[in-house]
Amino acid sequence: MSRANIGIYGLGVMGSALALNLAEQGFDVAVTNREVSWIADFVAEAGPLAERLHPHSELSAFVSGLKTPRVILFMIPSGAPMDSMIAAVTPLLEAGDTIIDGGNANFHDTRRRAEALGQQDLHFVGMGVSGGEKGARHGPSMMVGGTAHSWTQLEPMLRAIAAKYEGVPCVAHLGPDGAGHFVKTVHNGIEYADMQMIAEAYGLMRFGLGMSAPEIGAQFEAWDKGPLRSYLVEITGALLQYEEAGVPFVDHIRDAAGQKGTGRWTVIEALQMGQSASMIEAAIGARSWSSEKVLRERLGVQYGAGRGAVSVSLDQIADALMAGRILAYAQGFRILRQAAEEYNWPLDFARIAQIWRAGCIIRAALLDDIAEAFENSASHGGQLLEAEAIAAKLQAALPRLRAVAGAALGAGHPAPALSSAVSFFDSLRIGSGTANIIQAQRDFFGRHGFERLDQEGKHHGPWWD
Ligand SMILES: NC(=O)C1=CN([C@@H]2O[C@H](COP(=O)(O)OP(=O)(O)OC[C@H]3O[C@@H](n4cnc5c(N)ncnc54)[C@H](OP(=O)(O)O)[C@@H]3O)[C@@H](O)[C@H]2O)C=CC1
Ligand SMILES: O=C(CO)[C@H](O)[C@H](O)COP(=O)(O)O
Repeated sequence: MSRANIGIYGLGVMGSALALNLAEQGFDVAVTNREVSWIADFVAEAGPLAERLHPHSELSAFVSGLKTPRVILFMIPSGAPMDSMIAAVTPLLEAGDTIIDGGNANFHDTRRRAEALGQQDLHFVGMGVSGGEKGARHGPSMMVGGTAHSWTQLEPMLRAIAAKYEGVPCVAHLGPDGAGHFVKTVHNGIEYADMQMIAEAYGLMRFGLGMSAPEIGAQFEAWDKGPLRSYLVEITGALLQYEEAGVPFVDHIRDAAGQKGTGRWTVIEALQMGQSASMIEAAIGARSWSSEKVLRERLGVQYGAGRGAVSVSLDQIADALMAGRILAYAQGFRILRQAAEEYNWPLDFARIAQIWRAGCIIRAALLDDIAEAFENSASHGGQLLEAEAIAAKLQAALPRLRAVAGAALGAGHPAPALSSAVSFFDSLRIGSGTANIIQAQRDFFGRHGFERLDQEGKHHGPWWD
């Protein structure tokens, strides 16, 4: 039997879809899973693709069924399961082999694993995969961090299975060790912010303008044909139009959002690097508060849960979403920029925007402009908000973001992401702000000192004379 090009361990939602995608592209794929009893069913259900799938129930046979140097993709929960699988598989590998973690791993773990395996002449790739099950099956966006050696082996397979944007595969080698997982983490952070803003817009339309769920769905569907075109707007348009027993299906879903950690990591890393991802934090906070449903219900009785009518137009809401989206991307790319410096990663922001244009959850028409802005970054030094075309779009939409966020706050509609977008922008656009007061306070109570505008060096206030 010929040996397989790649092995996939973990035939859950993502692993099985990627295995089928690889098989469809003509690669031989060795497959195995922790629970082995259903591997045979997976292969049997693969139809004509089954001939390219090579099932194994023993880890050692799975490993020896691979061409060398070996490439093994793990699609399992990150954290402890990944560490124990590395421990189990490493003794079976040889110098030059590559282990890939395709899960949503914390990039610190990826750096640690890459370092440890590197000492044994093994290669560890952290690969962010976006697009959910459908993406994995028919074309995901993939963000790869690892050695050049691993990339040489992986590139032909990943280019073949990736989503294509105008014929160009949405996959890139972004840097060493944790670079790919970091970029995926920030991708998810932007995803959180975009989802939250969409939910806030929905809330305003439903409870502030009195529109029905299907009407709002139709509105999102219409917006998906214009500048707001994106996967998240598209699916929101679709899901709002489902009904069950004459009731919008969304009304059957408990309004308590889950989260698995990537959004939170984005914010933690931003803070660690002295940055802030306020819109992403707002989205995480909104999900966390949403999970306190019982408390919310009690407070609703105590304080009232009324949300007033708002007098904003649908066009204003659309522009507010556009401005908010630009600002969420700006925050995401600022974190990437900081991380590139901090970890000495050669992150190519234009390339990142390009590979997010198809296959991934945050794919959006706006990414064309963002990619172009970074391609011509000489004029703005990598600050998205300074790019002319982006600035023009933002300036056009901003008054409406202010109007919508203001109307939401005034009428009691929660809008943490939209309102933090306004504050983020205003904080950055004001050359002379109010941090002099903070500095004076710090010096007053703690003799921390401050810089003066008119003199060099560190100074203290007259309150210490
Ligand atoms: N679903 C999505 O949209 C996306 C998921 N991801 C990431 O991909 C990875 C896989 O996710 P997904 O396919 O959705 O998950 P599933 O729950 O569908 O599958 C999980 C897989 O991991 C295996 N597994 C679980 N625990 C262990 C363990 N301790 N040791 C070995 N194998 C284990 C399971 O084996 P068994 O069958 O025996 O339980 C199964 O094969 C995760 O890291 C996730 O964050 C990334 C992008 C999108
Ligand atoms: O990576 C993904 C999409 O890009 C996964 O779907 C992930 O689970 C989304 O994060 P969360 O579950 O926290 O909403």
